[in-house]
Amino acid sequence: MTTDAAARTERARKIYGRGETAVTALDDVTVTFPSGQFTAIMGPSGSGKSTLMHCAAGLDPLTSGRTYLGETDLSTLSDTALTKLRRERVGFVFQSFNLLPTLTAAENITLPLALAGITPDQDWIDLVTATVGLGNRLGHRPSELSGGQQQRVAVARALATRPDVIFADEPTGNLDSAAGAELLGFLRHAVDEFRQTIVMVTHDPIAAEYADAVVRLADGRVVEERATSGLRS
Ligand SMILES: Nc1ncnc2c1ncn2[C@@H]1O[C@H](COP(=O)(O)OP(=O)(O)OP(=O)(O)O)[C@@H](O)[C@H]1O
Repeated sequence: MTTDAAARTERARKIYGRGETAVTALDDVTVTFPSGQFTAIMGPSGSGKSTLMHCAAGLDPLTSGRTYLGETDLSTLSDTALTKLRRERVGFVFQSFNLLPTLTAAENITLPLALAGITPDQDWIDLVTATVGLGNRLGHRPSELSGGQQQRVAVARALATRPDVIFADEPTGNLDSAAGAELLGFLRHAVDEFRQTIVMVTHDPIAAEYADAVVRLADGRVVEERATSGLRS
């Protein structure tokens, strides 16, 4: 396992608003997300988890400090370059699945490649699709799939471009515990078998046990960083 940083922040500060209503969502956060590892970000509501994820993924700029994807300092990039970087080098999984309703599961999986103008590596697409176990559901639209199946499509979609990092925001938040455990098993598998780097925001201590490390935030600061068991199902 390499320990290069797939992504990292340096003294990251994020302030929303100004004056008396200003909120410091990130307060001097320096954290590393090692390559090929599964990191969980935990902490109470309002502690800055989503803000950290959004800033590290290049969705939202910092007020001060730096955030890097590999060697790329995101603060130096234009909006166009950031969009390109997100399409080519970052994968996303959201709590609410965010699949396109008019596309089939298979079309949703290859959409990021189409958007990035990348020719699909069919062997890779077949492998990630087989891994998430959708079988004959691939020709179905999201409304014809269970929540667990939809989120598995979202994971396959995130893996399609072989991104440097997948950021997952409460990916099991809308799933029952069985579907949630299955999904976490897939994320774990992607790290173990494909050396995928994953950063997952979660409230759930059981979900965090699937990760290799936990970064805990409180009031916009890192209050704990610890290794976990990396639970394998
Ligand atoms: N767009 C925004 N404008 C103003 N304040 C914001 C904005 N986004 C977040 N905040 C504030 O920043 C702080 C951190 O929010 P954030 O969403 O990052 O926390 P979180 O730990 O992800 O919370 P939750 O677990 O409830 O999703 C909170 O006080 C929140 O109210």
